[in-house]
Amino acid sequence: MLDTRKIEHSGSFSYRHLHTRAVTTTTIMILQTFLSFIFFSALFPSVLCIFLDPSNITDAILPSYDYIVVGGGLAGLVVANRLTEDKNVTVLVLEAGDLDSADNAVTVPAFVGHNLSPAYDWGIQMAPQEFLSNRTPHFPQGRVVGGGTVINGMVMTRGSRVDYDAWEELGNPGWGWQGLLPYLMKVRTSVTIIIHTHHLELQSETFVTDVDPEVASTFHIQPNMSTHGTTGPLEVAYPRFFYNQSSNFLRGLSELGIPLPGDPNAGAMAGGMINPSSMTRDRTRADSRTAYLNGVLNRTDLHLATGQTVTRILIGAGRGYDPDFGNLRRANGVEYTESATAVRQSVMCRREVILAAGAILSPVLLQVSGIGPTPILEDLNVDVQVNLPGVGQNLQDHGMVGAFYNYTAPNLFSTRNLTDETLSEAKQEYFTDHTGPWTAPLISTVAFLDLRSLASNWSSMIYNISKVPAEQHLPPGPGQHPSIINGYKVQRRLLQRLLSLTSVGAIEIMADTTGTLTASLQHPFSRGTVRARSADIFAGGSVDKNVVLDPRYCAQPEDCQIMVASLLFNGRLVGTDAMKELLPQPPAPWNMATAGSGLVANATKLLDAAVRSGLGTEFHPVGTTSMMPFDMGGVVDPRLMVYGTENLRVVNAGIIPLVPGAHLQASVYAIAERAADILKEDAASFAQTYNQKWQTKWKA
Ligand SMILES: Cc1cc2nc3c(=O)[nH]c(=O)nc-3n(C[C@H](O)[C@H](O)[C@H](O)COP(=O)(O)OP(=O)(O)OC[C@H]3O[C@@H](n4cnc5c(N)ncnc54)[C@H](O)[C@@H]3O)c2cc1C
Repeated sequence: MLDTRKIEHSGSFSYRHLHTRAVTTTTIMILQTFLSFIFFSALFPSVLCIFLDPSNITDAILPSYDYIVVGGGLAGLVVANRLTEDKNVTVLVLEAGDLDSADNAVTVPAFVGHNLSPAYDWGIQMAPQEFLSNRTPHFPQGRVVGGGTVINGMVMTRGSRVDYDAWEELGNPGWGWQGLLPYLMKVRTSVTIIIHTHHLELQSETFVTDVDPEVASTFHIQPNMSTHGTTGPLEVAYPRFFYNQSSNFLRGLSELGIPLPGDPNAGAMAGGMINPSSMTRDRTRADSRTAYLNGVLNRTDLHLATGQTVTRILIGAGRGYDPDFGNLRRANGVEYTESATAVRQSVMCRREVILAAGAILSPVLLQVSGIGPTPILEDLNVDVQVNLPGVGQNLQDHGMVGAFYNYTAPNLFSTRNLTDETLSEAKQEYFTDHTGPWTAPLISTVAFLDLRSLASNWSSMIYNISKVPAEQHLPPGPGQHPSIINGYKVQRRLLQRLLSLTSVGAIEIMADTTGTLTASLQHPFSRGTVRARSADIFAGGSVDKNVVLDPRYCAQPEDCQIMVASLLFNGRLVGTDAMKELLPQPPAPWNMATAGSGLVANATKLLDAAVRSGLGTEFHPVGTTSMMPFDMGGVVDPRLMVYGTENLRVVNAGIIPLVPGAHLQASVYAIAERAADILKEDAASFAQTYNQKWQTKWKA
């Protein structure tokens, strides 16, 4: 059925791509796709429609699909797109959120971090954080078609080569840097360098439409194109405006001996840099909806049902047998509903269910469906389908603290100046030429600092960790299962090795234009948990109320120590000649780090308190359905199949066994691209085996 409300959204999609841009090849392609979609939809309204009408979902949805994808976020849309490249495959995506409105708050890079719409967020609060004065900070997670990519900060960074090699060492052949690089490249269309010279006055900017070698050299932008793709759906670009503060930041780092590599995304994410962003060549947000959905609206075998929350995976007896798990379980389909009070419906799958509901809600869904640690399943009073101790364990996140150094230099042009006439000019320039300050996301200047650069006692700091038994700082209950401890021991050794390397960031510093230098911990030792509160994920009226999310930041005390070391580094940084040009006037407690060596002892104590009272999420949860061997607490195997099942896979950030020192989206796009290839390969080999079986039978 044709859903006119959704088509209106598609109309705003056309605004987003056509109204605000010069007509480029890409937009012509999109326009053609869009028009053919309208044309076909008009001819065959009940068949050729990708969007299922939420008000008439029972009629719109087919009784069964080859694949059901739970969650139309980053990974879900990539997989759905790639699977339906095969015209013989039907795919249903069930997404709890709606399509985004495509208004400026979503699309314009300068609006990142402003007006984060509650409509696109699950509204999850953390459980009281034991090591952070029992605070319960908010934990934003995308609830919209495109998931986190529609609300994220657009920073596009890959982990270091050794980060991915560590995944391979955790029992996942082929998931190291070499194996993943083709997929990291596959998603990237272009690292576009179209830079204009920057001035303090907006009016005097000079635009160039090609690489400006001088500016590229000032900001150390030298992408290594042998590691970047040029034909994938997702566009990646640099802003077309740089604030002068970026230069101060980079020069300040240089004074302190921090390298400024031309392209940290080529395998060594360490040093100071202008980071590329997930944005189109017209400098609008590039997300998984625009990159992987909008171009395939004419596919008849791809159905997207928005506003539908999956409440359970329907598990039954499988056909296969595994020596470790006995008779395998099978995902027959899923149960879903429009709201807490609406009727629960079900839809069946012929081949596989792909769980792409993100790192927080995927383990919750597994648990309410009977897959997880037996003690939790018994507590929830659900039948145990597969006892998997790792479901909801091994939660890792980059904890983040915003520290403010308050640049007071007169005539400094910052985002604060984007008001009144200047704002109008910036807006007009953006919509006319796709240049100017509105092309600059909140964060485009960052540094990934290795531990050696942060702390002279780096070695004792990380090696002291091995002096206590691994289980001491792991969560109680299911977190103490021998397999979880076993897996953590290996991770801890890997982390110690990673943190001893200068090519790996222990901390990321994100610089804004007004004086905030946000620090976030890149390789935490602490491990948290996530679990369902009740077997009904709508218990209490909404899903967020049924999620017990406990990241346990700083459960391992060294994590907080590294954060404090990074704030002391910030103090040194703002004391460099380059940064002093900005006249930083930090308020307490951030001024403690800059007040001189005599105060360092006290500063450490005060900064530790500041970390504990200010630390929140950098929005990078992973690990809760880890890809690791079963006896190390793993939940999925290297082909992303849930242990003990024959057709249930997890494809999202939750499968990452060890969080890389980088923002996550580049890694998750690569994971999803690779997952799609795995699914296609397995479908082909299944078809071949099936054919062979019947041919043999027939010949016999
Ligand atoms: C505020 C914020 C800022 C970020 N900034 C950056 C950044 O600057 N750079 C970067 O690299 N990364 C960033 N990230 C992280 C990045 O966006 C995520 O890592 C990425 O989106 C994870 O992809 P995913 O597929 O695992 O999950 P998601 O993209 O979150 O997708 C999961 C989808 O599943 C849906 N879903 C969940 N449960 C159900 C259910 N029961 N039924 C139906 N649907 C369901 C959700 O609504 C969602 O759409 C940020 C994330 C956030 C939240």
